[in-house]
Amino acid sequence: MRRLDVTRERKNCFVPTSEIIAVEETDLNKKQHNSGKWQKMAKPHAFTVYYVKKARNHRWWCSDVTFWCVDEQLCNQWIQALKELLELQKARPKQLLVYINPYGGKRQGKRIYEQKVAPLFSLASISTDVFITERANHAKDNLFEVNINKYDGVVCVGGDGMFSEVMHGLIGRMQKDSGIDQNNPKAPLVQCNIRIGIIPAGSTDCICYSTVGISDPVTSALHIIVGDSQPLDVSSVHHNNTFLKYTVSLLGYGFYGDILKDSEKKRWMGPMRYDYSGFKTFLSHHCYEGTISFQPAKHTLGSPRDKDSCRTGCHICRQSEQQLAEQRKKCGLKHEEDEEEWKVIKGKFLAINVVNMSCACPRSPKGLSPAAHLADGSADLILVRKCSRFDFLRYLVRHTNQDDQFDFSFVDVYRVKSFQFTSKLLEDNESDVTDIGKKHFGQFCRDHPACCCNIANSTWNCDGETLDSSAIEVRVHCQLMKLFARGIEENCKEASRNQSRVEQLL
Ligand SMILES: CCCCCCCCCCCCC/C=C/[C@@H](O)[C@H](COP(=O)(O)O)NC(=O)CCCCCCCCCCCCCCC
Ligand SMILES: Nc1ncnc2c1ncn2[C@@H]1O[C@H](COP(=O)(O)OP(=O)(O)O)[C@@H](O)[C@H]1O
Ligand SMILES: [Ca+2]
Repeated sequence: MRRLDVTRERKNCFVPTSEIIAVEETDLNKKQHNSGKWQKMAKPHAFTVYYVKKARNHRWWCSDVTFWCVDEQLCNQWIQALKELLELQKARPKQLLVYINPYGGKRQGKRIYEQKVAPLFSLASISTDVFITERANHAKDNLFEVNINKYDGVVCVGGDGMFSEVMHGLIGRMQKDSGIDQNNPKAPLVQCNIRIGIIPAGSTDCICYSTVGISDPVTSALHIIVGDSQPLDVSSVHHNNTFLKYTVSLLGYGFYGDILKDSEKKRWMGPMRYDYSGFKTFLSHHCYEGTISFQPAKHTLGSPRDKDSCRTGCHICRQSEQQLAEQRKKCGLKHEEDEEEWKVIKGKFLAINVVNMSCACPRSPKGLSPAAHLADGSADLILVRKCSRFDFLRYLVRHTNQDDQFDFSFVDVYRVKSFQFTSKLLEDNESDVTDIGKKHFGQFCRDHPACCCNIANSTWNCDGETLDSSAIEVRVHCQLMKLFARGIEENCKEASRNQSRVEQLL
């Protein structure tokens, strides 16, 4: 950490209170005061302000500046005044419940938490109850038992799968406590006000990356400490009036479902398993036939082809928040009966992706749908129809560069508020065909009659967990939960440049 000797270098440091992490009396035995006039001073006093320093690419780190003073009383007054200012930051958590998955990603969760995160929480006077999981669903089950009201937030250390577990625990607990039946796909779910913080230690970490702009444990810990809040849409997935799962990032059938299914057998490979299974799945080039029905999201202003992405303070998400508040005033918790039209598409698909957020991650910095919004009450439905391997590769490569991945004749994208899918196999067996799917027939697959469609079903990849049901019903719940994040900040480079300029000028 850098020490800024303010007076000696005739520099001041400008730090907004909201970005101060802690203020502490400086231990002069540890700090050297061998500079300038402080050296001559018999008994100097000092206090240190720890604050958020914004670096490039949305990275935050903890910096500090020490203020030296001749007068002990004056020094204490400063410490007192600054601590009082920090007390006014009411959104900051004081007590957190932490779940660590020791086996996520490269199996570094415990080390990451102990070495990088715990010291920051302790510096910020945050008390924690830490729980290291011993099996899958341990955290979820535990969340149904703990005295949740004791905590200002829940932190999960792991990947998207671990986040999903904690989210299921919290949302499930909330519905149970309010007597809401999760099996009813039309049930209006109760919002979850306890924020979740994600310390990335998984394989993809897409939820963290898409909501913070980087997968970095220190940056995420600092967003938790300053008490950031980012609402998040959550989609519920049902089959035949049975609740299956919630999803916030990717719900994918075909390509991403097959990758996940194959990669589960290769967990020992760590995050590399996705590249291995990705390559294998790419070569197998399976497509799947089925019927998709969806209700377009007419309430939101944006479109998936927008050039602008969702950023901190996004006006489109704010507008959805206002609509949600008005709707609540009008109907209470009751859902507005929605008779809006359903669109139906039948075809053969290499991938069917429903994404609630951009799904940006280190592998694909702009994600599967770069203009998707975190909290607008809609999801983007991406349909990749049967095409050649070469075309599919061209499509995949565009996830890694600046070119438009929707600008292909075999790719369609829609912004939706609900969605249903039934595989051809299931339709043929005449079980569980969605009535809507039966009634309307919109577009048909444009591919050639000679077909190499896989006769078996694919699996759904639901935030990194497999779902075996090939007939599902999905509904977006606007801003059902909140994260300790603020979305991706605009002009991040500019912000950090300005901050250091201020430091130099004053
Ligand atoms: C030619 C290179 C193409 C690269 C294409 C990269 C697209 C990446 C999009 C990633 C979207 C991720 C959505 C998030 C999913 C996660 O929720 C979920 C769970 O995460 P967790 O393990 O942390 O718990 N992760 C996943 O399902 C993993 C998705 C796998 C993405 C890797 C895809 C690699 C594809 C490689 C194709 C290679 C073709 C090469 C041909 C010569
Ligand atoms: N102690 C544990 N042992 C085995 N599995 C666990 C444990 N704790 C959590 N899990 C499960 O591991 C899965 C993957 O975890 P995650 O942290 O997302 O890692 P990754 O990103 O590598 O997939 C999650 O579905 C979670 O339920
Ligand atoms: Ca959304």
